[in-house]
Amino acid sequence: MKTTITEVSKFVGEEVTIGAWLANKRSSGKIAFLQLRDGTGFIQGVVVKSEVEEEVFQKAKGLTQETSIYVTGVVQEDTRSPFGYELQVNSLEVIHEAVDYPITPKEHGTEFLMDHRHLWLRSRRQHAVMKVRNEIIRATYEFFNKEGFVKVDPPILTGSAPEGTTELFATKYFDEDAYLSQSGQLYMEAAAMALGKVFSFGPTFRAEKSKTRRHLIEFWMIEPEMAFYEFEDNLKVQEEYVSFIVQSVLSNCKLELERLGRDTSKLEKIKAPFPRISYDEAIKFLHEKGFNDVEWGDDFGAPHETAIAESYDMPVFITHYPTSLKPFYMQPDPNRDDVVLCADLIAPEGYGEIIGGSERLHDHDVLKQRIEEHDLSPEAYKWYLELRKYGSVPHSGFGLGLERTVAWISGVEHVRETIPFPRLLNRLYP
Ligand SMILES: NC(=O)C[C@H]([NH3+])C(=O)NS(=O)(=O)OC[C@H]1O[C@@H](n2cnc3c(N)ncnc32)[C@H](O)[C@@H]1O
Ligand SMILES: [Mg+2]
Repeated sequence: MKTTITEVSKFVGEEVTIGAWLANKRSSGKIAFLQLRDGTGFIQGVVVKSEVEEEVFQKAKGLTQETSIYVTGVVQEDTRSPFGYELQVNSLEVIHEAVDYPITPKEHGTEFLMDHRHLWLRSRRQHAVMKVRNEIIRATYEFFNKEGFVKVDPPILTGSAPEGTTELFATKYFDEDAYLSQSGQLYMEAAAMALGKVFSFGPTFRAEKSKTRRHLIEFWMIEPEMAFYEFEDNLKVQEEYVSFIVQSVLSNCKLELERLGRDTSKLEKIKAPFPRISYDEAIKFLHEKGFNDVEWGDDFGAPHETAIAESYDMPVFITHYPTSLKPFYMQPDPNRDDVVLCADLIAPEGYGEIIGGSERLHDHDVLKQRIEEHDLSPEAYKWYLELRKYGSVPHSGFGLGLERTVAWISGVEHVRETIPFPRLLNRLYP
């Protein structure tokens, strides 16, 4: 019976065959322990010299790391392993021998591992992070389908720069200039006027010369947009969504979170509603904490966000930033024109901003004025302005950065471990 590692629980006491790779091995004169992986999971194969043909035992002892094999054996329960099962091996067939696999079981430097990302992905830790990423994506679709949102796919090749013109990846579109999408937001606003509640999930690109544990050049973003939703409605969707994905990972990725050594008690308390602090209150808080390097009108750096988040064991919204700090499309506070109806969601444990969102400007003339103030091309934004000419409505939305969210929930330090092939400053390989 051919099966996979995650399916063995159905075959306890039966003989099965699994296609696998040898992740690691230890052996003595009488027994060999094979750490096997097949992409679905990891299992120990035990080869007892006295119970197999001599040729099988010698073959097992001679296996090299990452050699691919078909291994046949009887599934047994194993309470000592977190997985709960092991394979009493009866025979094995080598498919392809791996010679001098570079990522040996010892410690390796980050640059070495990054240069071998196409192989590093095979390790238990990277496997666990990718499974958490997958669960967040799965739960995202579950949440937004459950809430009546429609999946809409904005273009990657665009003529606009919603997040400003300093971090654009320019490309040629035949004889026109185009940019890789920084954010699908503007198109999602058009989609929301057609479909009400929409969400996108796709890659976005920022030519940002930031070399930090939170910044990627190419990252994936979930961008919901909702017609008739105002500022507070928007925050409610965000806190419900983030709570949902955290609880989904806790329920469906227990083994992976254990492999990552994640303290899940910090995740169990993540439930809506989340605390809110205004930018004004945040500035006052930081001054009281002795941060004299930030004044009203300044943006917050990672240390500021971390200091603010440390007062909470939940994600915290920082709201009503100064208009001067934020992109052209944000709705001003009706009571103050020097701040806008926006919020950044800051994750606990120093993971920083995972969401940026706002209510959008829905007055045509004010938006037109903002586009001019930001020196943006009226032609490139003509279509975006037209959304305010024909039945404009209050509307809001946000962008959740997938990799930063995966880093926070899985507890890994750097976003480079949260995307299969990270694009960083000075890294386009592999
Ligand atoms: N539809 C919207 O309203 C989204 C809005 N146009 C937008 O792009 N906001 S954002 O620039 O704060 O980016 C949103 C999130 O996207 C993530 N982000 C933003 N930039 C990065 C980089 N460079 N690397 C990794 N992750 C990044 C981070 O979690 C941010 O909070
Ligand atoms: Mg932001």
